[in-house]
Amino acid sequence: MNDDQYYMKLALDLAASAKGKTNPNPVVGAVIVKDGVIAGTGIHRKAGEPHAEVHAFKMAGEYAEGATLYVTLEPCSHYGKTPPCANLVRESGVRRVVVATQDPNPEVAGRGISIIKDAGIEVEVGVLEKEAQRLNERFIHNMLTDRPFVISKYAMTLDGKLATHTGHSKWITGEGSRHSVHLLRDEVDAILVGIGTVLADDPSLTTRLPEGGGKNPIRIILDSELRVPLDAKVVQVSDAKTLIVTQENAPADKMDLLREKGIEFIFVPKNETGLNLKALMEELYKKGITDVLLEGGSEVNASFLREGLIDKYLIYIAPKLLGGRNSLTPYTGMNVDTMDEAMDVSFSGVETFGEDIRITAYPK
Ligand SMILES: Nc1nc(O)c(N)c(N[C@@H]2O[C@H](COP(=O)(O)O)[C@@H](O)[C@H]2O)n1
Ligand SMILES: [Zn+2]
Repeated sequence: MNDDQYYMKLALDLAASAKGKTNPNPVVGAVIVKDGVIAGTGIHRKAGEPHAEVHAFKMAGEYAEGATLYVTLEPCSHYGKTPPCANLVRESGVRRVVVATQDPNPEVAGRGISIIKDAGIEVEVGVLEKEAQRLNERFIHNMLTDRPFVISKYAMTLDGKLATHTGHSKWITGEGSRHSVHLLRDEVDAILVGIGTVLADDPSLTTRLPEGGGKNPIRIILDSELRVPLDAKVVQVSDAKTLIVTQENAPADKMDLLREKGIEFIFVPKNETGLNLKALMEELYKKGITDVLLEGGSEVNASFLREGLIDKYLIYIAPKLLGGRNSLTPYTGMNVDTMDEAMDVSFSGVETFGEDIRITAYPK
């Protein structure tokens, strides 16, 4: 790793600390280095607040003269909620600017880099570009598609089961559950479930985040026939904004009762496969929702998959074997008819072979 990569990695790590906090803006980190010494650092903390570069220059003061600026996203060139950073960079006295990746925002899109280059400052673009684009995959997707970034998340047992034959699931335990139910949600604007999850009274829909942190994302419920019970927990517990997606002709009196509970509605047309999800995504983006975590089990995931609307998969594999009707439990070859309880195993390693992964596990 050369010096440029070293300082850009630091800027990326700084940027990542604000993941989920800057929506709809990107996460951005900036590091100013003078004579091999870090003179200033900065991150973008929240939309509407100063950009990462502003904080870094404030910290560096006169040490910016003749220094190098490392920034994970092209300095902006437009007046959004804050003035253009490219002008600040131009006047800062820095000798060199290293940018991880260009800003796809049509308001910027290379203009920030041109302003800096036209001032005679040396600019290098593309250091750790892939890492920077992965870090801002949600923002880049928004800029390129005007739609929310959709994350499909599901949990399964080692033998690929999502639930017992009675439909009981909840296989992720411990750290996996904490990450999947709390920490992931802390980074997204909204979670989306089908009405089935609400009817199953899934407690995780009204789970408050662990003490000391995080946000309860907006709860989006697909409910084309407006079957949601008035006494459902998601209606009664208002620790998060709840949006119900249904059809325009849903029963007005029931909607009024739900509105009294703070429920908001989004109306989308229904086609042969169900609610028009593409239309829904466009509506959600107009409401400022920049990413959505699908928490609605296989039904919801399958419907988004069919529409080609999933942008990322997060698959949690629990160290359990479920077996199930006429399935083989891999490690014994035993033919298992049905099983209500999962058998515990312990993972001993995950390796990749080209495109394939291999998990090694042992019965406990
Ligand atoms: N280079 C850079 N550093 C930051 O810290 C940023 N937040 C951005 N964001 C870019 O500017 C747009 C937002 O501008 P305002 O915060 O509204 O002024 C955002 O869409 C990005 O293009 N860039
Ligand atoms: Zn800026």
